[in-house]
Amino acid sequence: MHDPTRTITTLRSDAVELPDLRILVTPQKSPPIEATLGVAPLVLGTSGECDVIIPDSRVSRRHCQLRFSPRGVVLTDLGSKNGTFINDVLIVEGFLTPSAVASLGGVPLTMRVGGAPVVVPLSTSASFGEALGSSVPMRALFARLERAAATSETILLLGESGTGKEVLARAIHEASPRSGGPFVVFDCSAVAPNLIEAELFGYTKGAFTGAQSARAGLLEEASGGTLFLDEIGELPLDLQPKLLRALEARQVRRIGAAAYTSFDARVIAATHRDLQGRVASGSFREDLYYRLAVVETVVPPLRERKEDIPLLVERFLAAQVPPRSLADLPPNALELLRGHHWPGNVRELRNTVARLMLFPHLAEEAIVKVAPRPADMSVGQFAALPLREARDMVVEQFERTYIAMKLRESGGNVARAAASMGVSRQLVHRLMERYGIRSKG
Ligand SMILES: Nc1ncnc2c1ncn2[C@@H]1O[C@H](COP(=O)(O)OP(=O)(O)OP(=O)(O)O)[C@@H](O)[C@H]1O
Repeated sequence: MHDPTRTITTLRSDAVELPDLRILVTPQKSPPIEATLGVAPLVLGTSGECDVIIPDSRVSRRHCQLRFSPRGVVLTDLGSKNGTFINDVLIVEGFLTPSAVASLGGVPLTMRVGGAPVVVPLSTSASFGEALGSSVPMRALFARLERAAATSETILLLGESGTGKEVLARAIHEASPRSGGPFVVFDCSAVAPNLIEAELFGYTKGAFTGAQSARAGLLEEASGGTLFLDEIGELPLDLQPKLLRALEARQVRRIGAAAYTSFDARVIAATHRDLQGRVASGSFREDLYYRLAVVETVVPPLRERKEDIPLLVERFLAAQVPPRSLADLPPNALELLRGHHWPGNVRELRNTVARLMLFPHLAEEAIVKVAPRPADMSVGQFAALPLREARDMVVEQFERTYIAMKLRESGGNVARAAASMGVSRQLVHRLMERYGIRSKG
């Protein structure tokens, strides 16, 4: 018999048992909101990015977070304006029980334990391919992807930029029966919209000006292997039915061709966008969404799995030249790293670790404040970094300056700047977001 008041989780090496926990939030002027707490934490607030969106002016944008812990359900205030309370006591963090009433700045939140506990399988490993993660949400994700890898099903990876979607897509490919075939990456936001069709579907000789010889598209090129379609949310609306048709019939028609050609690629798609929101607003086709989301997984942001930080930092330190270890970090560095919000997720962590090694005396600046820029560094100074990190730093610096310059040239008009760079507007927006550049237009 399960105890309906029990909110603790039972962790085994290959599974976690979670109580079936329902949350009820009652805003003043809109209907009550119900949500289920699963293996990933729930962020509650008014912002559209929250897991539970509460339309009530007393609630902050990101008000609080609820998560399971082995000892019970933890409610954490996220720096809200009007405070988070458990039984009228203002809290920063506390355990919430089914008999307690929480309040989000005056909006009541209660919790109820439903039916039988839910068993979520966990990977017994803290890695999946190159992807590392010892936290429960990551091990649950690895278990799901390990199972999905064995099939040829389409997989949709959702998650913020830098959470590791591409690393995971590669890991799925490596763990699949297709690992001997090619792994082809296509970023739908990196190519001007009018060129995407030719890239994906190919063309015949003379199909358009400049098509001097026939070329297979990426769907054909990835045959026997995997095609990773990054930023699928940016796929132009007019190409969406074509991709759907190709995925369903397993055939493509090259631009200019009369006949269809068969292909055998597994597709993994990813986006940092709210794809269901795009379906609701009509900018993404529902039928394509369901075709892609046969297996849908959300890669949690790093701030929701800070227990992974030491493992990741250790890996990034070991990749330095010469290899470093946690002992080489400045004394308070791990603590500072754990305290950071990580809007750029694991990518930001990797780059921060590289900066820490270059500027160890500036730990605080490297992590919390604006990081030192390698603008005036000579190539020799980069010798302390592995190629990938050194290259990323230079590219980052270049992209920042280049985009700012292009936006200045276009008077802040993103569409015009994108056209002059030969990339999509979405890519420019994404890079502006990544580097915190604002358009004045
Ligand atoms: N779980 C992980 N383990 C180890 N390294 C990781 C992990 N997740 C991300 N990384 C590192 O962060 C970098 C960025 O990850 P990746 O490109 O896969 O993110 P993404 O979610 O595809 O980002 P974007 O949406 O911006 O394309 C990787 O090159 C890798 O070094």
